[in-house]
Amino acid sequence: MDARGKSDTYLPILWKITAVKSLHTFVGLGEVLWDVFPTGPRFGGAPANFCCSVASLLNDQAEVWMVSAVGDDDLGERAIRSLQENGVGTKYMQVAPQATGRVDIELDDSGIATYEFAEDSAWDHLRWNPDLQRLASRTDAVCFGTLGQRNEATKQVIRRFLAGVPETALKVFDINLRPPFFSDEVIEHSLQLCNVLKLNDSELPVLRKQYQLPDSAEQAIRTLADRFDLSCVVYTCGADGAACLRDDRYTTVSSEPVEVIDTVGAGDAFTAAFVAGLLANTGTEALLRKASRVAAYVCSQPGATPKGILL
Ligand SMILES: Nc1ncnc2c1ncn2[C@@H]1O[C@H](COP(=O)(O)OP(=O)(O)O)[C@@H](O)[C@H]1O
Ligand SMILES: O=C(O)C(=O)C[C@H](O)[C@H](O)COP(=O)(O)O
Repeated sequence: MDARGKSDTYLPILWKITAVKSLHTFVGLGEVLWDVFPTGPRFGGAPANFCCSVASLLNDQAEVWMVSAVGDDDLGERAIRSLQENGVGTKYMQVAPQATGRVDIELDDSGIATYEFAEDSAWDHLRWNPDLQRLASRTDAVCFGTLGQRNEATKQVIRRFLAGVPETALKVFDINLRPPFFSDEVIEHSLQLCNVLKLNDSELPVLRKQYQLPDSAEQAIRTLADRFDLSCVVYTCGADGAACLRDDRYTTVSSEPVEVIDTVGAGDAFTAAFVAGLLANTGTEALLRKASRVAAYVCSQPGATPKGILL
């Protein structure tokens, strides 16, 4: 620890992406839910975590909107409040007859989670409307995953939204495989729809099997990028670092050493920082390092959307 104390370890969390010139529009599409830890519920859902982290990092330099649904219940009200407190716009949030989503989380000794999702939740029942078309047409970056597509209604809204974004938009597929809620079809279709892919080291083997990819992670990622015309692939390996294929260059970084409380939301925060940096044209190595610091901070705090990231 240096003379200035431990908190300086996380000074990079103060990082703002100053290169963002105009107000970019970021959208999270899919699940809003409560992560129910043994210690109690915390706000979550991968695209919602993405939104909260982007809003925290970019503050008033971005518009951030969550597109999902909550139930007409207490957890729904609290979810909307959580989004708003994190600086995420809720104008496109819907209310569905089903209960607000939740997932029971168990943590192993390393703070790594296993998930048991409630069936048929409000976020499974998104409905299309003309406001979503207008939002899509001015979106700069949108993040979606596989879980949000487990039910037909929300799957169709996600696909329609992606079809409506500008050519230049970043369509970020954070694959977030949550057994049994994914299929070869959802993976294949999503890979065709996205131009940026985020996956981790337990998800790559699933794609390796589906597409007979080479054993080397770099070669597997290059093969995927070629096959699906991806402009960027982000590959995270927990404590063992992260890599990115961008402009035909494969760059790796190590992870920040950190005392882990739980790793829930670390990947979403990583994706958020990375995508914000991509839109700001930040160089790849700086981008990976900053994303790793943000993700390490999330690991050091309970839950997926800790307050400190707001600094
Ligand atoms: N134990 C850890 N120590 C330090 N950083 C970590 C740790 N676990 C995760 N991270 C950070 O979070 C990022 C995403 O974590 P990872 O587990 O690979 O993805 P996901 O959360 O999507 O499953 C990693 O690349 C790393 O920067
Ligand atoms: O929506 C989901 O898929 C969930 O499991 C809810 C969790 O809040 C995050 O997804 C955690 O995501 P990671 O960043 O991968 O740890």
